[in-house]
Amino acid sequence: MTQIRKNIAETKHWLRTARTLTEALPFMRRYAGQTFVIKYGGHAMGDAELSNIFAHDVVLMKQVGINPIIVHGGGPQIGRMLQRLNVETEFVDGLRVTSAETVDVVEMVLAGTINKSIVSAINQAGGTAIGLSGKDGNLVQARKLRRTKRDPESNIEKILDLGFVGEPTKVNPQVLAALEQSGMVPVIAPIGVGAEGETYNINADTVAGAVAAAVGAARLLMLTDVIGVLDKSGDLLTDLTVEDVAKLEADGTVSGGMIPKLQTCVEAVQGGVEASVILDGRVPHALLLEIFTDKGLGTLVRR
Ligand SMILES: Nc1ncnc2c1ncn2[C@@H]1O[C@H](COP(=O)(O)OP(=O)(O)O)[C@@H](O)[C@H]1O
Ligand SMILES: CC(=O)N[C@@H](CCC(=O)OP(=O)(O)O)C(=O)O
Repeated sequence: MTQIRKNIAETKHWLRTARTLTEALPFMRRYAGQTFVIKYGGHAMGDAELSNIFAHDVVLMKQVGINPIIVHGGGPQIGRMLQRLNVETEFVDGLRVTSAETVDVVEMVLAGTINKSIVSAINQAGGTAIGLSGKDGNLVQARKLRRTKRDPESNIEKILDLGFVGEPTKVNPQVLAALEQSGMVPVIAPIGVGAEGETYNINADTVAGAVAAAVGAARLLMLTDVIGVLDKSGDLLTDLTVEDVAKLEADGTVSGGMIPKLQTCVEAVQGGVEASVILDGRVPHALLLEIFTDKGLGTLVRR
């Protein structure tokens, strides 16, 4: 809590000082023409003021010549809708087991309400956003996720059936290139389309990583609800290599949702993305602070 208060205070100060533009200008020049994929989720998405600030920051990025692509989540919102509809939901290894009934609700919430509210916020902030799901223009082609788990008692590898949970097989960057050329900001819901046209529910971090690799993004920025990756004493780790990440996983420093998040970061940099960053979406203007300051904000992962 102390660290986030400190970060918020520093951001407010940074935005008010005369050195803001002097510090930001070299970064604006450096990143002009480059693509930044932003995974948008967590608290940053649920809070009206933070959502508004996020939309303005995206528009500013676009205005200075960066090409932002947004991939959004919405797990908590899906959960609330399923509850209203009295549909039970269960997670295995952080992934929602998705029945045929559930996938309809997932698509409705992600590609409907959430996607359109982000599009609307960016347009209100002065940009031109276009909402897409992975079905539009065959953007995210997918297949049923193949996952196995070793049963600790019998030591037998079991196939997990998570229903309509998908994994990306191919991302079609043409759609995104066309939007970039027209000055538009793509906002992508993490829904994939199967070979038979079936709908897949895909973890939003996974889609963001796949999109970042497919477009050769300069950065994959993952907004979340922690200040970044913490070491065993709870201090922020600002820079990590792929080897460092493997060590942190092996010695148990990272656990839970941070494991797949870091895996996505690693896969993105191994897939050609220059660097992935996990940063605190609760900090107003987290994007600007990360992109346009020497210090950055969260944890940067590089090859
Ligand atoms: N070493 C670590 N540093 C930071 N967070 C960690 C670490 N190990 C585990 N975590 C957990 O990972 C969570 C982030 O993953 P997740 O909740 O899946 O994020 P999101 O919902 O934004 O996708 C943190 O809230 C924290 O509880
Ligand atoms: C398969 C799977 O679990 N899909 C996620 C998709 C949304 C998501 O990833 O949202 P967050 O980024 O907010 O967690 C789900 O159904 O919740």
